[in-house]
Amino acid sequence: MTERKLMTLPRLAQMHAGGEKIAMLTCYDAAFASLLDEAGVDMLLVGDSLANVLQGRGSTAPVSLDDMLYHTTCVRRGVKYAFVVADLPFDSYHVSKEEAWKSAAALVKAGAHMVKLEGGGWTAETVRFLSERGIPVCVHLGFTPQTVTSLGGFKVQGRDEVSAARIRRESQQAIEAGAAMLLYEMVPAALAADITATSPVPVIGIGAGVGCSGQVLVLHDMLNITPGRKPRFVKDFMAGKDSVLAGVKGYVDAVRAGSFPVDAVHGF
Ligand SMILES: Nc1nc(=O)c2c([nH]1)NC[C@@H]1CN(c3ccc(C(=O)N[C@@H](CCC(=O)O)C(=O)O)cc3)CN21
Ligand SMILES: CC(C)C(=O)C(=O)O
Ligand SMILES: [Mg+2]
Repeated sequence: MTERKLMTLPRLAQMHAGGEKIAMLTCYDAAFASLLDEAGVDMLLVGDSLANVLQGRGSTAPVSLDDMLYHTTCVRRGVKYAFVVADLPFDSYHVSKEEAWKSAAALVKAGAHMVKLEGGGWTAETVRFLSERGIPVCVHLGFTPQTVTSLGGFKVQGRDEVSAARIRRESQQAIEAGAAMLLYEMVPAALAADITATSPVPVIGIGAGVGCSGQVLVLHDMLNITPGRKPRFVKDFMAGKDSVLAGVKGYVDAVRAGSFPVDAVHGF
């Protein structure tokens, strides 16, 4: 048994290049951070989905930078090995690249190893500004929950040729600007697999098929404690398990084995 080391960007890039799947889950506090770390989750996302699962809201837009800082601090205290990514919330990176730097640097000071922002095209300049100054950035493309209203609802992105070409173009722009990671939400599996195959950086998917470099789910969804109807890409990993640790380990094993997601069941 080799000693487990702190997860790093080069290691994540190596996993992507070697076809070793990356397991990621959202996390918002120290107790779960420690449990997910023990279960072998490679990356924890302090997601602005805390709006939905912690705050009982219907949208991620009202989440504040202070909310994100508080939860990032809590998560980082519970982590020994995992790579911590924090979402830049709505209205914390839009007005200028300088504003984005201030928000991102605050998240780094709170313990984030990387920040994630939503959208392509206009964000490239911001991605370059942060990356060149030493903050690793993940670019979230496809369905972007912060701008659900502009997208006309909770919809798959990249279905038609024009929309697919846009995702390809915006991925390329993000990579050229220095993005260290991409995340696709609700993108057709074939499109995500095709881009991932030639991407120089890892591509994490949620509702984007098994062909991505890795997977992420909202923790409360995979533990089946989110009330109401769940998105198609969710699977209940507590089914048949008698502990949270066993459920999370089941997720890690399934992602690593490529047995989750099943495109015909969880994909678009
Ligand atoms: N609990 C939770 N889970 C999430 O995955 C999640 C959040 N919250 N909050 C932020 C965003 C919002 N997300 C969502 C929310 C709803 C759908 C949804 O209703 N999807 C439907 C329709 C898709 C379609 O066919 O166009 C689905 O069946 O998946 C998808 C993603 C993903 N993120
Ligand atoms: C759904 C994932 C990718 C996310 O951004 C979040 O949890 O906030
Ligand atoms: Mg988010």
